Amino acid sequence: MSRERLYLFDTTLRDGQQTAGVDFALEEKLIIARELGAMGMDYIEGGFPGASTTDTAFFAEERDFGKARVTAFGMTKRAGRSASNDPGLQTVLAAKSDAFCFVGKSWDYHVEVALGVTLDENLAAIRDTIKAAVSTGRETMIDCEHFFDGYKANPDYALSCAKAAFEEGARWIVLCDTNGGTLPHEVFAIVSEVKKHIPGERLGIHAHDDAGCAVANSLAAVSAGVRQIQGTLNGLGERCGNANLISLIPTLKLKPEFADKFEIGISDDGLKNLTHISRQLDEMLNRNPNRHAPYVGANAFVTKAGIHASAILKDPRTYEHIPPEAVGNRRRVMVSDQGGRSSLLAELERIGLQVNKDDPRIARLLDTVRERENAGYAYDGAEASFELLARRALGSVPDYFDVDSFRTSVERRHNAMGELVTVCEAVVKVTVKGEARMSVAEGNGPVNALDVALRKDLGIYQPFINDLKLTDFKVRILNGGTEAVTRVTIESADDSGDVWTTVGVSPNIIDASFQALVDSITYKLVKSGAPAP
Ligand SMILES: CC(=O)SCCNC(=O)CCNC(=O)[C@H](O)C(C)(C)COP(=O)(O)OP(=O)(O)OC[C@H]1O[C@@H](n2cnc3c(N)ncnc32)[C@H](O)[C@@H]1OP(=O)(O)O
Ligand SMILES: CC(=O)C(=O)O
Repeated sequence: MSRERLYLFDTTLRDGQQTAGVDFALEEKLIIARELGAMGMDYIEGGFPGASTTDTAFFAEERDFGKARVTAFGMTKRAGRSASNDPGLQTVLAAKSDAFCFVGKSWDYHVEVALGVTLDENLAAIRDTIKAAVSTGRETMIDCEHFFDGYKANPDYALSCAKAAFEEGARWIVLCDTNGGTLPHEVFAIVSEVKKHIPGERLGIHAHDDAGCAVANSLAAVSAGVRQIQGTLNGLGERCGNANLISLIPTLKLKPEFADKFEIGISDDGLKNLTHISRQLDEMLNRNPNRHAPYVGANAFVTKAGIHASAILKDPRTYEHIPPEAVGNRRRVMVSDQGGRSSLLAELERIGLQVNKDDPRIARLLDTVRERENAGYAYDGAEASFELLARRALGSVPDYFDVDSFRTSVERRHNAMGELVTVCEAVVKVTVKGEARMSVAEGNGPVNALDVALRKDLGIYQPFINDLKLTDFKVRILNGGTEAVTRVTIESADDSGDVWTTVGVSPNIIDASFQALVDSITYKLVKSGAPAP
C-alpha cells in the first residue's frame, strides 16, 4: 500500500529562539541546521530576516542542509501601506531563502486589540503579503496565528483568513494553536471542519505546549487530515515550547497507526541519531538533558523495579514500547533497593563482569547495596560508584592510592589590595606505591580546593587522570533535622566523551564530596586500565 507524504517543518531556529534563555549564535544555528538537514528534515525555518543581525546573517550563509528547504519567517505587511512599501516585508522577501512563512492574524479579537486594524484590513494584508511572496516564484506559506482560538470565537473570520492565503497561492496553510490551550479533540474537530474548505494536503499544524498537549494535538491534526507538522527539537519555543519533534519523529516512524499510512523524510539513520541530536542541543544550550524525555531521555529505557527487571531479562518487549537502539538510546537495568538479583545480574553483565547467578558474593553484594541505600546512597543515579562497589565485591579493584588525611579551610580576609575576599584551601596527603605525597591547592570553594589538591599529584597515575573534569555537582540533604545526612552526587567526564556519576554520603558535606571525588578518580583509573601499584 502506498503511503502519503507527511512533511516536517523545524522551527527550532525561529520559535525555538523565542524560548526564554535561548539565544543562538550564528555558528550554533548553522550546526543545528546541518544536523536537521542530515536527518532529512523537509523545512528549516532559519529565523526572521531583519529582526536580528544573526537571523539576517543566517540567510546570507552558504548552506549544506541536505534536501531541507530553508524558510524565512516574517509577518504580514502592515495595514495602511502597500507590500512594496513595507520595509519589513521587503527585507524578508530579499532573504536568500527557498521558502517563506508569514505569520498572519486569524482571531478577530487579536486583529482588533493587538493590531488595532479592521478585520478587512487584516484580510487585505494577508492577501497582499502572500501575493507578493508567491510572485517571487518561491514557495510560500502562512502561519494562521491563534487559528483555533479564532475559530472558536468567530469561525467565519478565522476561515476567511486561511482561505485568503490559500486563494492567493500559499502552498501551506498552517493552523496555529498559538496560546497552546487547545485540546486534542478540539483540534481534531476544527481541522475536520477546515478540511471542508481547504484540502488536507495543503494544511499544517503548529502547536504550543501550554496545556501539555502539543505533541498530542499535532498527531490529532494529522489524524484529521493535515499533512505538515511544525515543531522544534526538544520542544523549545515560546513559553512552554512547541510540539517536540524529538518525540514526534519516532512516533511517526515507528507506531503502525502513523508509520503504515505516512512516509516522512527522516531516514532510519536520522532516527538512530535522535538521542545524540537532542543531547547535543542541550549541551549547546548548557542545559541538563531531561532524563525523563520520551524516547531519548537517559531514563527512557531504564528499569528500576525488580519485577520489571526480571521480565526484561527474559524479553525486553515486556516493558519497552520500542527497541531503544532504534532512536540511538540504550537499555539499562538499575541496581537499587527496588531491585532484586535479576537487576544486579543484568548490571554486572553490562559492566562486563561474568558471575554465576548462584555465586554467594551476589547475595552479599545485594545486601550491601540495600544497606548503603538505606544509609542514603543512591546507586540508580551513580552507576560508576556502583561499578566500583561491584568490582570490589568481586575482588577486581586495585588499591591505587590511599588517602592518609585531608584538611580544608575557608577564610574571609583582606587581600593585598585591601579587598575582602573568601579564600578556600585544601591539603591532601596520599600514599601511592608506598610513597607519601602531599598536595596543597586553592579553589572557589572547599570542595573545589579538595578536588584540585587530590588530583594534583597522584604519582604514576597522574597521566591517567589529566583529562578528568568535574561537570556537575549536586547536594541533597536527607532525613532532615539534626539526623540529616548529605548525599553528594558528582558527574565527571573525560576527553573520550565518557560521562560517569559517583556518590558520597556523610553527615558532613565535605566528607560526602570527598568520597564522591575519590570514587570518580578511582573509576577513571579502572576504565583507563591503570596498572595496580
Ligand atoms: C506567534 C509568534 O510567535 S509570531 C513571531 C514573533 N516573533 C518575534 O516577534 C521575534 C522577532 N520580532 C522582532 O524583532 C520585532 O518584534 C520586529 C522587528 C518584528 C518588529 O519590531 P517593531 O517594529 O519595533 O515592533 P514591536 O516589536 O514593538 O511590535 C510588533 C508590531 O508588529 C505588529 N504585528 C504583529 N503581528 C503582525 C502581523 N501578523 N502582521 C502585521 N503586523 C503585525 C504589531 O501590531 C506591532 O506593531 P504596532 O506597535 O505598530 O502595533
Ligand atoms: C506563528 C507562531 O509561532 C504561532 O502562532 O505560535
